[in-house]
Amino acid sequence: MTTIKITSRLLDHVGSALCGMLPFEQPADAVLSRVFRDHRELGHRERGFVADTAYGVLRRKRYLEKFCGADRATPRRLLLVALVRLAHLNQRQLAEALTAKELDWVAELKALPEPELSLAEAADFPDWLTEQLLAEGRSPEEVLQLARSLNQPAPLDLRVNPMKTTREAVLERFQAEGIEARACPYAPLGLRLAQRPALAKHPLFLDGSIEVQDEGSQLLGHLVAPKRGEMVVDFCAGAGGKTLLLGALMRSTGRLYAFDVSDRRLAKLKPRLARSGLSNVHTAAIASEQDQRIKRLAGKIDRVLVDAPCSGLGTLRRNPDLKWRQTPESLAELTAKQAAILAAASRLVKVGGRLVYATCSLLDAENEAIVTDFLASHPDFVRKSCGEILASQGIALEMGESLRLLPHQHGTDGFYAAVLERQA
Ligand SMILES: C[S@@+](CC[C@H](N)C(=O)[O-])C[C@H]1O[C@@H](n2cnc3c(N)ncnc32)[C@H](O)[C@@H]1O
Repeated sequence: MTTIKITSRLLDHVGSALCGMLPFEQPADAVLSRVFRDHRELGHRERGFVADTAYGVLRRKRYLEKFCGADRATPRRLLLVALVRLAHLNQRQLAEALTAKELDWVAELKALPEPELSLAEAADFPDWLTEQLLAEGRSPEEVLQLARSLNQPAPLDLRVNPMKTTREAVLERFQAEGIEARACPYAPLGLRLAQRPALAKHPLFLDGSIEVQDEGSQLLGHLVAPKRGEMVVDFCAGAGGKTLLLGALMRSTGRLYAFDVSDRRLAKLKPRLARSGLSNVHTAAIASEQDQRIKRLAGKIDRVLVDAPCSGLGTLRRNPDLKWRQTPESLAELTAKQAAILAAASRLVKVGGRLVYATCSLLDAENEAIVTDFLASHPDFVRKSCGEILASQGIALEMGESLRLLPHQHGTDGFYAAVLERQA
C-alpha cells in the first residue's frame, strides 16, 4: 500500500466501498465508481488508496477473517486487519485515524501469530473453486501458485492503435512526459506501465492512439489475425476491447460485425470506435445466439471470435470480487451457455475459415472441455496450433495447441483460447 497519510476520512471511504462490495450483489468496480462519483473531492492518490485497500480486502478475505473471530468480520474490522497484517501499518501511523479502542486492537493484532490455514484459506479461494481446480488435475502447490499470482494487483497495459501511431512514438512521448513504460514482452502493440497514471484525459487516449487492454487480451486478437478485406465477426463483442484491435489489424477494410446480447455493453463501444478512426465496424445487439441476423450470415464469414461469457477467474487481479460472486451453479449455467454460443457461432464460419474460442477463465470446464465436446459433435472443424499462429506473426511465446496464459508465467491475466478451422 502507499505512503499516503492515513486519515479517518480516508478510511471511511474505504469502509463505505467495502460495505457496498462485501454483500457481492454488484460488481466491485461499479461500487467503487459510485463512491468516487459521490466524492469528487478525492484526488488521484486518495482514490488509488481507497481502491487498492478495498481490493486488498477482497483479495485476502479468508485470511483476514481468521483474525476477526466467528461472525465478526465486519467491513471495518476486515479493513483494520488488512492495514495491520497486510500493509504492516503500526499504531503510530494509524493514530489519527482510529479510536482508542481500535488502536488497542491494532496492538493485539500485531502480536498474533500467523494462523493455521487450509489450502482454500491459504489460496484465499472459496472451497468449491479449490476443489474444482484439484478435481481438474492441479496439484495443491499449483493451486497456491496460481492463487498467489491472482491475488496481486495487475499492471496497467495499453495497446497502441496502429491506425494512428506506433509503439515507438508512444514510448518516446511517455518518456518525455515522465511516464515510465516499456514494450510488452509478447504483444506487438502492447505497452506496460510501471505505475497507474490517470490517462483518461491524456491526449493520446482522447485521440484514439492508445487503449487500455491487457496483453493477454491483445494476444487473442493476434490468434484471430484477420486480414484486409475479410468478413469478420466478434460474436461477444461487449465494450469492444477486441473489436478495436481486430478492426485495426484489418486496417479498417472489409467488414467487422460486433455482436452482443447486451445493448448497454455495446453502447460503451461507440465512443471508443469514434476515437479509433475505424469505419469498418458494424455493431448489432442480438436477441440471443440464435438471432435471425446471424442465420443470414451462415457460412459467409472468414474469421469468428467467440470471446465467451465466462467466470472471469483469470482476471482476479483486476476483479477480485469474482471469486466470491461465482458459484458451482453459476459455473454450470456458464458452461451450458458457452457450448450453445460456440455451436451457434460456428455456423457463420465459411469453409477454410477460422473460429477462435476464448475465455478469461482458468477452469478446464469452461475451456478445454467446451472445445473437446464441440469438436466431437462438429467433425468438420479441426484444431490449429496457437503457438504456430503466433510464431508466424513473430510472437515468440512457447505455446502448444491451445493458448493458456497465466499471470505467474506470462505476466498477463489468465486466458485460454483454441483456434479451430472449418474443413468442409
Ligand atoms: C468476455 S465478455 C466480452 C468482452 C469483449 N470481447 C472485450 O474484449 O471487451 C463476454 C460478452 O458476451 C456477451 N454475451 C453473453 N451471452 C451472449 C450471447 N448469447 N451471444 C452473444 N454475446 C453474449 C456478454 O454480454 C459479454 O459482453
